[in-house]
Amino acid sequence: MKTISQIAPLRSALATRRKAAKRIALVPTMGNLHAGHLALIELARRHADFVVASIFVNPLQFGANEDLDRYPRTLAADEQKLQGAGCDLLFAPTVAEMYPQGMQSQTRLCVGGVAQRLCGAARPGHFEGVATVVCKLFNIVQPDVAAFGRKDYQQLRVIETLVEDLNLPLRIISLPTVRDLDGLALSSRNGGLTDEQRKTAPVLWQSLQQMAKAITEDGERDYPTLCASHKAHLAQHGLRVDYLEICAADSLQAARTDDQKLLIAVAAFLGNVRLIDNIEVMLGS
Ligand SMILES: Nc1ncnc2c1ncn2[C@@H]1O[C@H](COP(=O)(O)OP(=O)(O)OP(=O)(O)O)[C@@H](O)[C@H]1O
Ligand SMILES: CC(C)(CO)[C@@H](O)C(=O)[O-]
Ligand code: BAL
Repeated sequence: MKTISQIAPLRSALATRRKAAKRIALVPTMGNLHAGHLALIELARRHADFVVASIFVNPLQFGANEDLDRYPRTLAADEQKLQGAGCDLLFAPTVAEMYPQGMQSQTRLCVGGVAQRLCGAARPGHFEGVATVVCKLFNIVQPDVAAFGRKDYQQLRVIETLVEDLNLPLRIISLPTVRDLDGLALSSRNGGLTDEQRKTAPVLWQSLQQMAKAITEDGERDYPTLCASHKAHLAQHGLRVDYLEICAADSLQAARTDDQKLLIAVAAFLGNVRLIDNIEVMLGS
């Protein structure tokens, strides 16, 4: 597997593949790869002949007091893992290559609706940064298909919306959340947890499962009260909850009691590590 850090040689390498009528898949990441990322590479392989991964810690999607500086950067180990997973090419640009005009004077993409609540409200500017960099990556790589994880469910909806609204000629595919044995969603940020915090963290997934069960099996429809009681439960375990909400899974607006396709989404801090997770709930037949 080759690593390319500049846009011009990447475009030439991909033009050759495209001439040979190869279907190209893109798997965008921020690196520090784990089994969730590698499962995305495998998914991409099933939908394309040539798989490109990208590793870029995008400053535009981080807020001023967030973890941009301490975000783990492990390029050599990531290259080994990608090679082992059958990735064909890695694009790992510098910030200067992606933003030659600097961070202030860039065109930004603003996605409405699905980007407004949850992480959009908790991290102002975050999805503008995600949408902008993902659109740039799509324009640079011009993939036929791009793969994203459902752990970042709202991000997936933002990207699906952007592709539809801007008529981008590619298909978005997605992967269910890959979890550790105790249920914790794999995430690069898990590495920042202390041993004690790591033992506590699965309570997030346990709460989500209990809430889903209350809705599907016990017929609970008082969503605000259900959220409030689980927020209190998480707080008792020392988590600082950013949000815990039940939404309509497509629009990501607050769920009404007659909505059939729901998403329960949570973001919470354990120490200075912010974890997110979600569960999809289908009601009716
Ligand atoms: N556990 C997981 N299961 C499935 N997909 C995942 C998982 N973790 C990350 N992904 C997906 O991998 C892609 C790249 O994500 P990213 O590099 O930010 O990894 P991450 O582990 O989510 O890190 P972070 O701690 O920043 O959330 C995204 O599409 C994301 O949804
Ligand atoms: C999609 C992405 C690579 C854009 O920077 C990032 O938000 C991520 O890793 O989920
Ligand atoms: N995986 C989501 C990217 C972020 O938290 O910035």
